[in-house]
Parts: sequence; structure tokens; C-alpha cells
Amino acid sequence: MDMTSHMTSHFNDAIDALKTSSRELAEPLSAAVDLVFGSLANNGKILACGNGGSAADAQHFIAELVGRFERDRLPLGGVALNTDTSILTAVGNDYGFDAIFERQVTALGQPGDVLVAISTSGNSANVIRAIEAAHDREMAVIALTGKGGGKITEILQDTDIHLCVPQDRTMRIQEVHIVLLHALCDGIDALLLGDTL
Ligand SMILES: O=C(CO)[C@@H](O)[C@H](O)[C@H](O)[C@H](O)COP(=O)(O)O
Ligand SMILES: [Zn+2]
Repeated sequence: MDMTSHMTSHFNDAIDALKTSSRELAEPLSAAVDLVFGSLANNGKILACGNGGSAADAQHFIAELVGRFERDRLPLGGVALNTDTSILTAVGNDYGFDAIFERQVTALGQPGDVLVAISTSGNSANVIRAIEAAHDREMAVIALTGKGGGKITEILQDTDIHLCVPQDRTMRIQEVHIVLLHALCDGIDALLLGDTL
């Protein structure tokens, strides 16, 4: 195997994934900026969750809301539901792993809050149950998925936003997800502070 050309193919495949995603997702991503901004402007908050690499993405995104993205601004309210090991072990142990996010959405969610639900397959049961709990709490959902969106496609409502990356490999989907989340942060900052750096 020529390892250098193998590595080069990763760059080229990632570029292709971003290009095809930009064609399909720029418009719903723009709607997602409006949804998150509208929630925060009305004293709402953002809850985010995912498993594995998507857990890292969820907490990365929330850190940029509560802390900052590129520019100084007021702190914005959000909680990553995959970060508290006491909650995750207690709820997982007592109610099952599929309940770890649902229980927190039910505990923390208020009408007008937004759930950012991240699953590359769209089939993780704990993320699906978080979405159902968000609907029960009258929260809108922004779902970041791939692989056609899986079961999440079937449970989203008209008021939700589906950012489904048109790719089948988990890693490529995750690479696009982080671009979507950074773009979301940048869009929020542009609405708050103006669009010039
Ligand atoms: O980061 C990776 C693979 O790139 C893994 O940790 C991956 O996130 C895990 O296998 C997750 O459990 C996959 O869940 P999902 O994206 O299908 O909801
Ligand atoms: Zn990964």
C-alpha cells in the first residue's frame, strides 16, 4: 500500500463530503441558526447529546456557546448531556443506557429550548429517546445525522431541522458535523455582533 496516497485520499474524500454537504445543507443550516438564536434571545437554552465522537462534538459545541467562539460576547446557555459521569452512571445503571439523555431532557428541558441531537447513523436509541422527550417538552430539535438519517428521520416533526450529511462513513459524517457546528456558532455570533471579524 502506498500510505501517502492513502492519506491523500482522506483529504480528497473529506473535501468531496464537504462539497456535497454544502449543496444540500447550507439552507437548513441557516434555518438552524435562526432557531438557536431565537431560542437564546427568548431566554431559552440549548441541550446537546451524542455518543462517542458525537459526544465530543456535543460538548465542543456547548463549550463554544457558554464560553465563546471567536469573539467576546455574552455567555449563551447550553448543557451537554453526555458530560456528567455521575448522572450518566446513575441513570444508566438504574434506568438503562437508552435513558441517559431522555431523563436529562425531561429534567432540564423547557418549552422553547432546543435539543441538538447528534447521531451519524440516526439509530442510537438514547439519542432517539432524547428527541422524543424534547417533543414532550415542546422543544424543537436540530438533528445532525448521516447515512440517510436512520430512525431519526421517522420521528422528526415539521418544526424540527434535519441536517443529514449525504455520506455513509461515520468518520466523514463526523467531519462534516463539526463544520456544521462551527458554522452554527459563527452564524449566532454574526446575528449577535455583526458579520465582520
Ligand atoms: O467516533 C467514532 C467513530 O468515528 C465512534 O466513537 C462513534 O461515535 C461511536 O461508535 C458511536 O457509538 C456511534 O453512534 P452514532 O453516531 O451511530 O449515533
Ligand atoms: Zn470519530
